[in-house]
Amino acid sequence: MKTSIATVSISGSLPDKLEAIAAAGFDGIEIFEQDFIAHDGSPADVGRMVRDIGLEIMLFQPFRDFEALPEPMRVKAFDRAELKFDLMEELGTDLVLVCSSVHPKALGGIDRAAADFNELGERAAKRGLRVGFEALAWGTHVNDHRDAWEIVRRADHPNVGLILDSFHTLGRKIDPDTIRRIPGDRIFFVQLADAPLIEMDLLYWSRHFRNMPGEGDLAVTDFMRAVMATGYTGPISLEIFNDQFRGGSSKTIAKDGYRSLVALMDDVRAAEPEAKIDLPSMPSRSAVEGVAFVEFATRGEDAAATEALLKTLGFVRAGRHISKELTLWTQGDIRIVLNSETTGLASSAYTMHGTTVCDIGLSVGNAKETVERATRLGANPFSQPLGPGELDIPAIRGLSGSVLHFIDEASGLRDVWSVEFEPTDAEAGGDAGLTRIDHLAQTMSYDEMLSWSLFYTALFQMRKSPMVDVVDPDGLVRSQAVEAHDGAFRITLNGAETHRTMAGNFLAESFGASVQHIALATDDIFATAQSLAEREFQPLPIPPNYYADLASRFDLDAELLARLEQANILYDRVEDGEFFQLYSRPFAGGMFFEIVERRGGYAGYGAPNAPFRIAAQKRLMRPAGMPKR
Ligand SMILES: O=C(O)c1ccc(O)c(O)c1
Ligand SMILES: [Mg+2]
Repeated sequence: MKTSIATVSISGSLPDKLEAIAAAGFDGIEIFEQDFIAHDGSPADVGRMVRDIGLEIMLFQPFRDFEALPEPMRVKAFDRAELKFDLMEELGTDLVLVCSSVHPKALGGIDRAAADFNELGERAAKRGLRVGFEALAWGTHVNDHRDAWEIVRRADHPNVGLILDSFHTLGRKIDPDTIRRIPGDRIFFVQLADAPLIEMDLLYWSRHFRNMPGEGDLAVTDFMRAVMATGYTGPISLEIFNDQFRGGSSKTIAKDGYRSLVALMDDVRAAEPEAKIDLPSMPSRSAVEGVAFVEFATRGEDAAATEALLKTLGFVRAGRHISKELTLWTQGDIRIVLNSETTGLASSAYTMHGTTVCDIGLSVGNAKETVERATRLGANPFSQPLGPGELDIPAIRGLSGSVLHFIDEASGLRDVWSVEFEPTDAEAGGDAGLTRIDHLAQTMSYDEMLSWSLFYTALFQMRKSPMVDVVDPDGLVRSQAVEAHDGAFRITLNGAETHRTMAGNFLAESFGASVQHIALATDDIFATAQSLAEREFQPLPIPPNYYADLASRFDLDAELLARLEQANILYDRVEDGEFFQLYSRPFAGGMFFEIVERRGGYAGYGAPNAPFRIAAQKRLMRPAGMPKR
């Protein structure tokens, strides 16, 4: 299986693009004419540069407005084609993509177009070149791969084949299974792109909003299953026109592309076992069974403040590490590790971000296989020197310098708490009813959200929920949840566009830390609130206006409303499901804890409450932390 990516998908100059594409692991490229024209070097130089970096030019594109033109335009179109054939010979590529005409004078007519392609095929054959025809979703007469295939079939020339592009098929809601009728050897090239489902003009959608397979909402896996069922053995290529990617990091985008392509083809192989897919086998996605621990890097006075906060939340110090400056704090199934080491990962995380979550432990079925899959998908394994008596726990680097450790039953890693930690005499007094980690919220710049959601959905059995807009008084924050199917592991990704939002300010103040808040579950929020009050927990104050509005939005009885207000608890309801949220005050540059109770299958995150919660947090942070406009 040869992998490829169109140069248009990546930012930078042509050499920058090639370097990022080669480093990510692709075999070749589709060279976009624009990228070539903008480059200062001859076609032969470009061909050499591509080959020297270890890539192959698999396609030259696009050649526009060719088929079914009236004379004298028709003759001119053939002349144009001959010039591009010269260029292809110099570049060293044998395949050109002809996209269906958008020319207002194009006459249409399947046989007219077929005759043009037959002649183009003859001319190409004389030079050992090939021509592929792609139906653009907005082509004047040809805008459906079924019509493009009929033209290729009637052109009846061995040097003329079909090019499929998932966007054009799926964007027009054409059933991808219609591809199964096409002989695989007549398909010369396959382009893949996903896209978010947004109602808009097809051309605009295609040129600005495409994204990597798995990052959007189109049925790219079904499309590719159909392609592979035909016996197609040619290159599989990403062609992504995306405004963010054009301005993004070339290395990250190329890596994401490779990750998405390999994960997709692995899914296709599992779903279409008869298809021949030449891709080394890899472990399937791990099911994350829960958060095994969250580790904070913190030191000195910061550590004391964090400990004090944990105590007000009902945590107790349950263990001390046998050889390192680590303490374990527990409540219910929640484990929080405070790491005050002055070397290693936690130390550098603290130096960079201040008190921060430096490591997340996830419970999985098989930790080794989880790391193996991640590595195959381009993640970097992580390890640091082990002290005496320490277990070697498999880990990878997440994005933005974070680390994920994987803990499983089979390898005995779940015993790490008794092996590496000595019990301390936990202070008596019972807990506050917090049972488990409901979700972790990671903050990033908006441009990084697709990367992160792809990271989680490609590595783990997780699905993404629709993006929601969260209104901060100083700007918009986009929020998207990525969840294990049974809700055992939930992450919310929050993308900030400006540093003036609560999320953006956290990013700026912490130099890009990622976990901004941790939501802890309780089965009885009122009992927990009471218990926290006894521990002098300081809740985030919620103003009376919020409760007055609540009374008008939901039919709540007066006593419940009063209890909510008295305890500063936020409320949401969807059908029969109810959600209760209680927040801590911000600490350490904008992190915070949330306490939640879900009733009746409520599956969301209280998005309607977010604007009021954020405004309340910002009131507490000004003027010390937050910039005023
Ligand atoms: O937007 C375009 O014009 C365009 C060009 C070439 C392609 O392969 C394509 O899918 C779209
Ligand atoms: Mg295309």
